[in-house]
Amino acid sequence: MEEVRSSSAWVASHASHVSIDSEGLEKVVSSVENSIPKVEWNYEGIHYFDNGPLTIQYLFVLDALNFCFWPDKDLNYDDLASGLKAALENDKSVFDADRLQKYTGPDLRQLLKWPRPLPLEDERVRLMHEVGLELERSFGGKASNIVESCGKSATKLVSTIARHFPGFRDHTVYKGHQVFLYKRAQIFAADVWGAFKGQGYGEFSDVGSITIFADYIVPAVLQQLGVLRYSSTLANNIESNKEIGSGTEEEVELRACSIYAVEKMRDLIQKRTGKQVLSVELDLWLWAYGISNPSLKHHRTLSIYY
Ligand SMILES: Nc1nc2c(c(CN[C@H]3C=C[C@H](O)[C@@H]3O)cn2[C@@H]2O[C@H](COP(=O)(O)O)[C@@H](O)[C@H]2O)c(=O)[nH]1
Repeated sequence: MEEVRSSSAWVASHASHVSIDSEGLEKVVSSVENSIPKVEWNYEGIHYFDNGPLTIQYLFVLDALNFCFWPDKDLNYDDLASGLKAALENDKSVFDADRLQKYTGPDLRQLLKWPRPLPLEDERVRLMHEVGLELERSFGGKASNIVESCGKSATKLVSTIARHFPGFRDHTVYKGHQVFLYKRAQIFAADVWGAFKGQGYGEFSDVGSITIFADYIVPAVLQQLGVLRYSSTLANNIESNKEIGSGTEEEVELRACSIYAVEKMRDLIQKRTGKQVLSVELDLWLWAYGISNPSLKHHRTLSIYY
């Protein structure tokens, strides 16, 4: 994802509220360069997997809805992944393209066995409809056909998804420049790769081109590790749970600087050890670390992208 990498680098070099601490970054790299903590995809055991196309349908619906859990303090990504898994195990047609177009908010709640309205529930429902409609219109109803049409290229998969599904078009304008972040589209490619262990549907010749997935957990981890530094105003706003508007300089910098910082970490590891590390692997390590520290304060932005 060259456009993600280069536009994030542009933001990092023009940032006003977030900076990358090279010494902090070097320290973190020194502590992990000889053995990057390996985190297995689905280490939590919460995802559906049957080694076939239904797994891809599940992952696509999952990543269409993989955003904004924090406004409900009890809701986590796990609830979504395991709720959708249970729904699919109970009824194999639950994510058929025609059915996706008909769900209502209460239906989705019932699917997930969630007792109250979900955060941004109307947006989640709208995105399910969008996915169902476009899958039916262009891909014979099956997300596996999107993957098959991409000739084992993760880059092509991300751009195909962004082209067909407006809800995955995670880009913005920062200081007059278009910035591409593509969190959910890239995480879908990484989920397919992880679930199928790089084989079959999960075989991508260019998995190294995917960047990290700029959500609200990874920036908080990078800041705690001393890789990112925030201006005092931004630090106070995050500390006091003040909402940070989507598309504000602060929000774009938090996400783009995280992507850029991990790319720098990856370059440094390669330079020092000669080893090629994938951003996907670094992401899973950082994310799992963040999730295991519930006291970690993260930025709060209402967004359908992450
Ligand atoms: N960077 C990054 N962000 C990720 C994930 C995942 C899950 N990936 C699965 C794939 C394989 C593993 O086994 C994981 O289970 C979710 N998120 C984001 O986190 C936030 C949820 O936080 P909380 O509210 O505490 O549940 C929310 O923005 C969500 O979109 C990831 O991998 N990387």
